Amino acid sequence: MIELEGLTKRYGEKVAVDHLTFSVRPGIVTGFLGPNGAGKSTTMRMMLGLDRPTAGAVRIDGMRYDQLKDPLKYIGALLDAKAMHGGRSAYHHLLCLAQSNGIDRRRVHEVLDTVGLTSVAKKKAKGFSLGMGQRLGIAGALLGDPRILMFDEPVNGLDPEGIHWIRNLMKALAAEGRTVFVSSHLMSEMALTADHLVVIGQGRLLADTSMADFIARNSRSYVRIRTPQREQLLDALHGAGITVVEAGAEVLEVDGEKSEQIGELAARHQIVLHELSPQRASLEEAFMRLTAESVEYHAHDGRPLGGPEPRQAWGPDWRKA
Ligand SMILES: Nc1ncnc2c1ncn2[C@@H]1O[C@H](COP(=O)(O)OP(=O)(O)OP(=O)(O)O)[C@@H](O)[C@H]1O
Repeated sequence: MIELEGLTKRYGEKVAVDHLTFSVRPGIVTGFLGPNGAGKSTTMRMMLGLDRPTAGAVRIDGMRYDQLKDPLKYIGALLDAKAMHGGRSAYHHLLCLAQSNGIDRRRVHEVLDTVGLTSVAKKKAKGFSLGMGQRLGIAGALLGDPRILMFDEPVNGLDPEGIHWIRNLMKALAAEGRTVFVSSHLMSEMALTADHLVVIGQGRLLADTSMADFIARNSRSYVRIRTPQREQLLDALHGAGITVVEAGAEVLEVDGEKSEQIGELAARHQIVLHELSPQRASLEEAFMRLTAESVEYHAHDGRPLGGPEPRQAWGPDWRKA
């Protein structure tokens, strides 16, 4: 269990982490989500005692990191896979870590096997691909057989096979009852891995919720419609008491699962439809809506990069709008 209480980090004027309070529970994968610059890495560094908080505290199983005896046996972390001595072989890198942390050298062979690097254990780490480096970093995190694991953007730059492997590994570690905390800036990635979500923006807590809840609240279903007879269709929909949203130059949207009703209505009024498709809003869109206010680096039009189009709602009074 990891507990954060009012955790805050300032760099001069910049508040990188702003009064974060939440807990990371064992037995599940907790996703730590936020746009670039949200403060995820800074938070994780403070959790590991690598940065000193300006205010607040982190407790690892009830203790501060510097109170842990043999910390690698409590908490293992992958922060920056490239931060290792490239001149050493994978085996020696892990052996040094094991020896300086009172860990049996037998574990080195075990973790090399777990991450699938046994056949290249004697090769120098500087010749490793990104994926192999990532696996070696994970081997280091697993070395002390810790109950708590932390991964900062572990799938960044990996090929599909590597991504699949990391997802399964995280789920397996959680299924063993461990606490697994993983950061990402991709909602789609978290949707496949995490059971619980902690979302931050500009250092502040935006959501602390189960993944199932987040999906239930945010995956809006709607119908996308394109027609060359826009005004007739708006009148017909209005007449049937259906609220329409204009989502683009020629695109209309109606909330809910009403495609059959709309198709029949259009047929009755002899309105031509070029598209009538049921849709489900992506979780990525929901995440972007949630963090839109706190995205630090915006695209040229003032919207967050890839952010949702501004939308205009059309109710019964759409003509007066
Ligand atoms: N040593 C530092 N000195 C000054 N500002 C810093 C320092 N470290 C981080 N920051 C700032 O704090 C904020 C949070 O950075 P952090 O790296 O924690 O975000 P992040 O969520 O991990 O982002 P990313 O997804 O891009 O890695 C950023 O605005 C960053 O510029």
